[in-house]
Amino acid sequence: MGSAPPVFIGAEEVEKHLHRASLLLPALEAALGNFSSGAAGGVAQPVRTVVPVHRHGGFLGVMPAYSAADDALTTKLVTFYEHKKDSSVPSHQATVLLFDPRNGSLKAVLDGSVITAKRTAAVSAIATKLLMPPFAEVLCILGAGVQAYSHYDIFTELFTFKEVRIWNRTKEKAVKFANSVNGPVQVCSSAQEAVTGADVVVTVTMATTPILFGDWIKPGAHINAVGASRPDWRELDDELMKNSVLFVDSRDAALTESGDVILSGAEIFAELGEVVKGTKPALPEKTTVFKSLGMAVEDTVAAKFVYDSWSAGN
Ligand SMILES: NC(=O)C1=CN([C@@H]2O[C@H](COP(=O)(O)OP(=O)(O)OC[C@H]3O[C@@H](n4cnc5c(N)ncnc54)[C@H](O)[C@@H]3O)[C@@H](O)[C@H]2O)C=CC1
Ligand SMILES: O=C([O-])C1=[NH+]CCC1
Repeated sequence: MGSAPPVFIGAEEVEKHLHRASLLLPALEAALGNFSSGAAGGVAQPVRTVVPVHRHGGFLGVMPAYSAADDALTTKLVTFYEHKKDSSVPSHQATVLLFDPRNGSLKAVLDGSVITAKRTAAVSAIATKLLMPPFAEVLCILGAGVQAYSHYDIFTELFTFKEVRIWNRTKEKAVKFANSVNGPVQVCSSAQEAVTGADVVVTVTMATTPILFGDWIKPGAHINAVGASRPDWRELDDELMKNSVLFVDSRDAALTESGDVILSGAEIFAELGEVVKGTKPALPEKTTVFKSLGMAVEDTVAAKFVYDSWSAGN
C-alpha cells in the first residue's frame, strides 16, 4: 500500500495557524543556534541553489533543509522577480514541501509566502532583541512591501518604540502603509530623513544599489539588512558595511549571495546563531548590521509549526 496523498495547506490556513510571527520565536532561536553549531546541531542545509530566469528578470530559489532536533525535512521553492510585469502578482512567491523524514514520503504542500514573510520578520526581531541599543526609541523601515508589514507587526508587538517612520521609493505606497497599520507611522520624503536619529533600521526593498549610507546612521544603531540577496545587489554602502559590526545568518550564504558583504569586503563578526548560543558577544553598544539572506531551516521549523497545529485541529 502506498502512503497517503499529501495535504495542501493554503495561504489562508497558514495565516490562521501562524496568526502572529512571534509564535515562531522559540523554534527559530533554537534553529539558529543549531545551525551555527555545525554537525553537532543536526541541521543539514546547503547554500540555496538560485536559477536565474534571465529573459524575465526573475530567479527561482531551491531551499532544502533537515533539522534533527525537530525531525523535520522540507524544501522551499521561492521565485522572486526584480522587474514585476504585473503588479497584481507579488514579487516573491513560495511553496514549502514537507516530507516524512522516516521514509521520504511527501506529507504536505504549504503556501510559503506567509511563512516567508513571518519567519523573516521573526528572525530580524531576534537579531534586534540582541543587538539594538538600550532604550531604542525610533524604528525606521525602508520599503513598504510584504516584508515591511510583517516586520512592523512583530516589531511593534515585541518592542516599545516611541516613533515609527517609513520611507518608500514611491511615496504612495508608504502613505498606504501608514494608513493600513494599527498605530501611528511617520511617512518620510527621503530615506535620509527617515534614518536620521533612528535607533533601529530595517531595509526591506528590492534595491540593487545602496539606499542606506553610513554617514546617515546614528552611532550605536542596529540595522536589519533584509533585501539585496544577490551577489551583485546592494542596499547598504561600503562605509556602513565596513564601520559596523557585521552579523549574518549564514557565513557560507553571505559569502556566496550577499552583494553588501562580498562587494564591500566587510569582515563577518559572527552568525546570529552564535550570539543566540552565547559563543559570540552581541555588542549592542556598537553600530551593528544583521545581514539576513533567509535560511531554509527557518522555513523547516515554520512549516512544521503550521503542519503540527493543522494536524492537531487547532
Ligand atoms: N532575508 C530574507 O530572509 C528575505 C529577504 N527578502 C527580501 O526582502 C526584500 C523585500 O521583500 P518583499 O517585501 O517581499 O518585496 P515587495 O516587492 O513586496 O516590496 C519591495 C519594496 O521595495 C521597493 N523597491 C523596489 N525597487 C526598489 C529600488 N530599486 N529602490 C528602493 N526601493 C525599491 C518597492 O517599492 C516595495 O515597497 C526583497 O529584497 C526580498 O528579496 C524576502 C524574503 C526573505
Ligand atoms: O529566504 C528567502 O525566502 C528569500 N531570501 C531572498 C529572497 C527569498
